[in-house]
Amino acid sequence: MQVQQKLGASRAMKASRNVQRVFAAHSDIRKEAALRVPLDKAHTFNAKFVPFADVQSQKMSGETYSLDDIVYRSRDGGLLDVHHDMKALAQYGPDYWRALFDARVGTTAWPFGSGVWSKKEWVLPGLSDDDIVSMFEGNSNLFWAERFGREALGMTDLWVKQCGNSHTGSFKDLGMTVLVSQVNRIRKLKPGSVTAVGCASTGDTSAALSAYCAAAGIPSIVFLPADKISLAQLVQPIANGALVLSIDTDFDGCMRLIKQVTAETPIYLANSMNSLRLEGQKTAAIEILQQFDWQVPDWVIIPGGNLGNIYAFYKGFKMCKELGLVDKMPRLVCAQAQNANPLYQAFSKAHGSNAAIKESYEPMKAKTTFASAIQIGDPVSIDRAIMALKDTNGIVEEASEEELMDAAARADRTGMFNCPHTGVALAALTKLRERQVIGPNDRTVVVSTAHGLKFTQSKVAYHSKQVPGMSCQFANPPVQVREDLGAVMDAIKTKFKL
Ligand SMILES: Cc1ncc(COP(=O)(O)O)c(C=O)c1O
Ligand SMILES: N[C@@H](CCOP(=O)(O)O)C(=O)O
Repeated sequence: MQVQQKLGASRAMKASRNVQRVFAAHSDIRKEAALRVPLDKAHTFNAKFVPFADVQSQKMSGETYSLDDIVYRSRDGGLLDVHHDMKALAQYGPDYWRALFDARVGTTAWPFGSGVWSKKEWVLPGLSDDDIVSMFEGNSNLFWAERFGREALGMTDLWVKQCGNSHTGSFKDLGMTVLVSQVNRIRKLKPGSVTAVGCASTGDTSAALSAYCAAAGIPSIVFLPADKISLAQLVQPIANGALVLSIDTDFDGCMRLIKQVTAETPIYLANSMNSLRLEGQKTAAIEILQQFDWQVPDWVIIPGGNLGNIYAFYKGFKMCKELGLVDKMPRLVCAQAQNANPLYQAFSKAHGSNAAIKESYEPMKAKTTFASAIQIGDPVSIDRAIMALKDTNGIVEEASEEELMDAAARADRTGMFNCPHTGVALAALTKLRERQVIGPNDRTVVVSTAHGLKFTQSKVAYHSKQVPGMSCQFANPPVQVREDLGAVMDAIKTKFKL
């Protein structure tokens, strides 16, 4: 007990010293770096685009682009990545970064009150605070799924990262604040270079893009697969004043079109193929570590569609490890809907050999799923996802329509009100628990990617037992009663066996 008190006191003193240093440095962290390191050796924080292939091979080819350039692909057609000067960031020790990030949580100081911009030096260090377009996104709660964990899965340490509790109702806000802020800067630096910002979307990217563009006064265009997104998603870009094109195709068709349009016009691409988005999304991983007092969970389960987000989480965890804030990585699980499972199929065919996943991968025609935001058959970030899985000893799991709807409904009964994509992740977790891959006391985080209120149509169908071929075992249909005390009492007595 005494040892614990001493440890606690010394930790508190250290934290308070760090926080004082943090606030002293708040005004200009670069100047402080120059004071600590001889000027000829000092690195300044900076980030640039490099080919993703360079990151994969850990060999820098020298091909780089400024973040002010309008470029989405490397010379050989591969993906790009935002590369940070890690030496510059490492001039500060882990204690410094932990204390800085902790000190900024919940402040109103612009822009650090945002969960994304509270990590600005690790996101877009060169951006002026005046160019930032933020709704103070991030800082989402980590929900202790105590009852669901205990009753449904026999688990003691299950958490849900509520990324859907956000301005537009999904994790996309985290990436969009970064992308739209950078566009804001480019439009000032190079007038006429970006007329509008566009995306293909299954409903969440379009909601976030249109909201951030509306806040900044930048025109936006969204390509949506006709009749494949929820009403709550569709109404957002309409209300935000975007040009909404409802196209008679699926998401993959919309993605092909937006790539062509953005290659030929001054319309800037806002999908996660543009690696700027992932810089914002990675902060959710850093936040999880922060919320666990910089302890690393054993597992993090992420619903996967276009597969940018699993790489973003990987990147956030990896940066924390490389800069010494934590000493290990969690194992990542990508959860896909069975009807849109190209990564799962490749992973299964590879029989546990990470090296063979890419060779086994084939794009597919995604079928309709209640997890409509991940109805994607040809994910842009397949290579990024494979790297994240390989480097974390990761797993891919799938969920059928019945499994995902049942998992979501069962979790709702414990107060979650989650979306079908979170249902996919919960169903994947259920299977991994049944197979004892995840242990009863493993600290596990399920990433909830959207707000349940965006998906009321499918919830209503489930609870009304109107889903053909599904038993809807957790349905709770409303009971119709006459305006009559006897009828009301009968309904209550039946329910509670009075
Ligand atoms: C609600 C929701 N969950 C999960 C995903 C999957 O994210 P990613 O495309 O980055 O794999 C998306 C978008 O694709 C989404 O909108
Ligand atoms: N679920 C996404 C699909 C597009 O993903 P992105 O991350 O590449 O923009 C959506 O909501 O549109």
